[in-house]
Amino acid sequence: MTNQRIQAHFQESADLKTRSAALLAEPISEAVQLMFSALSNGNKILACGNGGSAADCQHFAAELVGRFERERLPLPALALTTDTSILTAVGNDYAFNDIFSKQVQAFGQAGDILLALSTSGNSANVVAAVEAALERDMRVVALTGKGGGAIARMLTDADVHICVPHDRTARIQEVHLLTIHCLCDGIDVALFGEDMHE
Ligand SMILES: O=C(CO)[C@@H](O)[C@H](O)[C@H](O)[C@H](O)COP(=O)(O)O
Ligand SMILES: [Zn+2]
Repeated sequence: MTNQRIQAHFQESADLKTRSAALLAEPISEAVQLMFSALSNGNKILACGNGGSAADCQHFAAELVGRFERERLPLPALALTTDTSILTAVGNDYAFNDIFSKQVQAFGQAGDILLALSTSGNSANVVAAVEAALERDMRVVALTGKGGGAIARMLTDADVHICVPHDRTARIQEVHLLTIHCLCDGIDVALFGEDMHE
């Protein structure tokens, strides 16, 4: 692999991040408000996604339950991607499409938030989780790309859609991770103010 090819990856990622900053600042800020207000009301955040997005869910939950950059109380966020007994039982006995929606039905309550990650917006198990969340009067924060797919068409005005303007899965995921860090920082700022990292 040439250095030129590697540099092209960095360049494309950097360019997309710059372009996304302008487009996504507003929906990211709305997502922070939605999440902070849910957490302040004693509600929680459930997160789901496949592959790299599953890792992102766990990354997000770790930073809420543990910490991001500032010392604070643990916040209730749960990745629906980690319990292999639930995932295999539901996948085996029902369908792979149900692995997240069953958990939303089990753990989700009105006022909770579903953080739904799908670069295509079309993964059937994430789509089913969004449907289950909306049925339970939860709000959805969707991180997508490629126009948002089926998920984009399901969201209401009460939900937040953060759609990365790109068609390449890896690039979209790179912006999703940055977005997750913005969400964590936004929640810290809502708790403590903007003293650090202004
Ligand atoms: O990380 C990557 C590709 O960068 C893969 O593991 C990727 O997440 C998987 O193919 C997912 O199944 C893609 O699903 P989605 O983003 O379209 O919902
Ligand atoms: Zn990946």
